[in-house]
Amino acid sequence: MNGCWDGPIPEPQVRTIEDMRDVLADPDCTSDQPLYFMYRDLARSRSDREWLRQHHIRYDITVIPARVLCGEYVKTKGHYHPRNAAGEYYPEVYEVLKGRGHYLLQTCTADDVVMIEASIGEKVLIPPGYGHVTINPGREELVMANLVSSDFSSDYGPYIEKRGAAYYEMEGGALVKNPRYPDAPPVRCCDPVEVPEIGIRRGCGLYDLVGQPRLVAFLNRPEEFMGVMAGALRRVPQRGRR
Ligand SMILES: O=P(O)(O)OC[C@H]1O[C@H](O)[C@H](O)[C@@H](O)[C@@H]1O
Repeated sequence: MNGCWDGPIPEPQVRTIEDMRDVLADPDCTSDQPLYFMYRDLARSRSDREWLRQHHIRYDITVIPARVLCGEYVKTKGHYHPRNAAGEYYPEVYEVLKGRGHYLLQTCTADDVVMIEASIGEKVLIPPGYGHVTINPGREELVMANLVSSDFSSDYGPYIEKRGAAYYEMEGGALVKNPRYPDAPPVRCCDPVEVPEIGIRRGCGLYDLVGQPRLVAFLNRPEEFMGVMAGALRRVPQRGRR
């Protein structure tokens, strides 16, 4: 968290290898170290907390130390979001605060599997209907923030049933297909894209959206922003690419 957050720091929720066993490439892997730390529901001030509460939004930071677990890069457990009252799936947005992350997204039928690499300052939109896993493929700790609706609980069931996402990322970067998804297509690589209409742009941190109801409305009313979010999963030609 050092240098990534200057507000009050609550006790984190911690994921251990026991919490993750069901989704690992090697479910027999052992580790006595915590795998990642989730600092949920952060606010810099009392008034920010009240604003976030009133707008049904959570700002979290997750810290994922670099680790390789029996050949597989350390990652989050993976989950889907449910639909809201209007029938649209809740989206989410991430920002890399330190290190480098691989965001592995997939539809619930896994007929589209997308990998987005993001570095410090870049943001990744998880569009409605995509489940997601974050992988730390580096040698450095990954610290990322997210903004998400506080009105739902994540659904881990499909990832647990299929023992993880459609692909496992192994040390060195090889993507190994999970045999429980025989029909999944090859991974499609996309870039972090800017979506200024919903505050996703360079130079604007996610926390800067606190106090800007228009820019965060998509988190609870995604049905009004489907057109805006439609271009989020694509390859950016030429210069924007690393
Ligand atoms: O819930 P997991 O799959 O373990 O993933 C970890 C992250 O997921 C969500 O996006 C939460 O909003 C974060 O607070 C959490 O750190």
